[in-house]
Amino acid sequence: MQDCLDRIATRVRPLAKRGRVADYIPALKCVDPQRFGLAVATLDGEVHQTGDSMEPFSIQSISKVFSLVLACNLVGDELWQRVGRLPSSNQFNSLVELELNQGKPRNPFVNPGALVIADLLTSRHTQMERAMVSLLRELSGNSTIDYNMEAAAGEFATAHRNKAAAYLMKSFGNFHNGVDEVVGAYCAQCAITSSCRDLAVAALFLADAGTHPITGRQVVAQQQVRQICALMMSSGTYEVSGETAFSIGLPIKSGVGGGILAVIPRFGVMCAWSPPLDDSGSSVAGLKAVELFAVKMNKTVFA
Ligand SMILES: NC(=O)CC[C@H](N)C(=O)O
Repeated sequence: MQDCLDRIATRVRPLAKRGRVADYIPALKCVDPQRFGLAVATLDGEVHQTGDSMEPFSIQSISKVFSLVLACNLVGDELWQRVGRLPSSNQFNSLVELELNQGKPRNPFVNPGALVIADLLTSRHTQMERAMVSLLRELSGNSTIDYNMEAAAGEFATAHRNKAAAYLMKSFGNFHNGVDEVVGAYCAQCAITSSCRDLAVAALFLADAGTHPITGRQVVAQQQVRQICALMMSSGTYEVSGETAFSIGLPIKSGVGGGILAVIPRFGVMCAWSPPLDDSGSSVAGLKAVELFAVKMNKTVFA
């Protein structure tokens, strides 16, 4: 496996040139585009890794998987009255469908969907971003994970579209708390920094029917793993999720920090990091790394 990861790293690193580092969030513009990390955590607790796999990066929308987990635990199926489960052909920060769908976001992974979830969590936690940090610390075993306050503040200052989405949803009655409070917490959850190694280990419960194989904790019910992974497959890479399913065939979540999280059911979790992104906001080299691994190791949910 180590050999396989090293070879994949050598092959995909040059692809980073084809992408562009996100520049709409001030903290992300300064990240070195050459950074590259890969980690595969398997259900027996082993982690295979290469490159900058231990270096913390901004997890951005990968956090939406963990906020969805918290929301599923808190309210269960009630969640689906406020957030849809349909893929979207628009960009992750689009407002178009929100107006057409009376303020109900298409799915939990587009920004409006994640904002409704942040709103729901804000109703139940004094600081939902702390609840997210605690969950990641516990599941990864790394108690130093935290969010970067400067990155959160920088995003908040320019989060005009996210605030607009929140106000629009408020006008339809689908947003209960203060817009600034929730968008602030959302920017903080996106600004959590974590490494490929930590994210791969933290997400292992998704590959093991909801129970985290290292901590032994039942994080979510098996039925919820099925739902979360289905949503990752249909919407985890936004408007190109169909393409991602076609070429990779695994539940995947990307973030504009350049991270890619891929669940390999009954085997483990892979996390890749390379900051330059394609037009839809996913890491170019990261996605290719997951694809090469899935093909080489014959891992897909369809076989
Ligand atoms: N796709 C992403 O990673 C987007 C997250 C980012 N914080 C935003 O709200 O725009």
